[in-house]
Amino acid sequence: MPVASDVEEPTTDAEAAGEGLPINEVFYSLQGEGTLAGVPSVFVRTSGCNLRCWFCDSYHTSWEPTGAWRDVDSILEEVRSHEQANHVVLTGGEPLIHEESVELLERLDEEGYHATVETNGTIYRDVPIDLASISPKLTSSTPTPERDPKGEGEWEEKHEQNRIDMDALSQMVDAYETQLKFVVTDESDLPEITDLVERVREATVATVADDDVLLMPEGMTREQLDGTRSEVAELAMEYGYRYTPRLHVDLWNDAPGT
Ligand SMILES: C[S@@+](CC[C@H](N)C(=O)[O-])C[C@H]1O[C@@H](n2cnc3c(N)ncnc32)[C@H](O)[C@@H]1O
Ligand SMILES: Nc1nc2[nH]cc(C(=O)O)c2c(=O)[nH]1
Ligand code: SF4
Ligand SMILES: [Mg+2]
Repeated sequence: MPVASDVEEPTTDAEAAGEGLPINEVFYSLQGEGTLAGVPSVFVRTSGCNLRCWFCDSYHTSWEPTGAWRDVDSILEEVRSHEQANHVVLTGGEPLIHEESVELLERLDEEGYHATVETNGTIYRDVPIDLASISPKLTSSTPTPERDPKGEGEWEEKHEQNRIDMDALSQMVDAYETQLKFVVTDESDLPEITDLVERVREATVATVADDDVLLMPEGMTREQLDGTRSEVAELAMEYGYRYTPRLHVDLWNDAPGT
């Protein structure tokens, strides 16, 4: 395994040659979120993100991006080594900031894998994706000075400006089978969700059904979810949207590689 490095600094031959992806981790688990929850899947987590949600549960891909540059062949080899799995989840960080994610997704498609991409919906790329698991970011995700896990709100403005790109979002919804998976902190998020869903419906030809809209409780640990999941479940019933658990957190809490 190559030595972990900051993804901003070229350190390996693969990166110097403009090849490969900064990989934070590859692991085998059950899909914990969304319509495929419970499905055995290999997770490929890229490092680096164009946003900075204060609650990001993958701190070492966003606030402190770390990883090792790996070429697509070596990633595929590790994916194949989990012989039971025919589902792959490409996540991050934001996987679609990386050009080489296209190559990885094309190769996965050629090999017959079902590929889910976990994305914040701000970048559209024309690639083979079986399920676009889009998690558009709400106002409540913005790292204000009081909520910034690292500094004093240096990312607030940039995050706020970039968190929604209606063109990218609607292109993605029109191109792929989609779920819109919102992280809900409390009931004050709901008017913004209904408004955004309506705007997506107006901007697309695809049908976005209420059960393509998923409410996911905010929380990286069981303890934090204890404070959000019941309220979010009630909100899903009230609004007619779908609730998604965070099955991996329920099963393994915040253990690494799950
Ligand atoms: C770490 S993100 C990576 C993919 C992409 N950047 C995104 O945000 O969709 C993976 C998923 O975890 C969700 N997530 C991150 N932190 C969370 C938290 N504290 N509670 C609930 N969901 C969270 C994101 O909204 C997203 O659906
Ligand atoms: N088990 C498990 N399921 C997940 N679904 C989406 C995840 C992600 O971080 O994108 C994730 C994750 O980190 N673990
Ligand atoms: S967009 Fe995703 S990876 Fe980026 S900071 Fe937000 S939750 Fe983390
Ligand atoms: Mg996760």
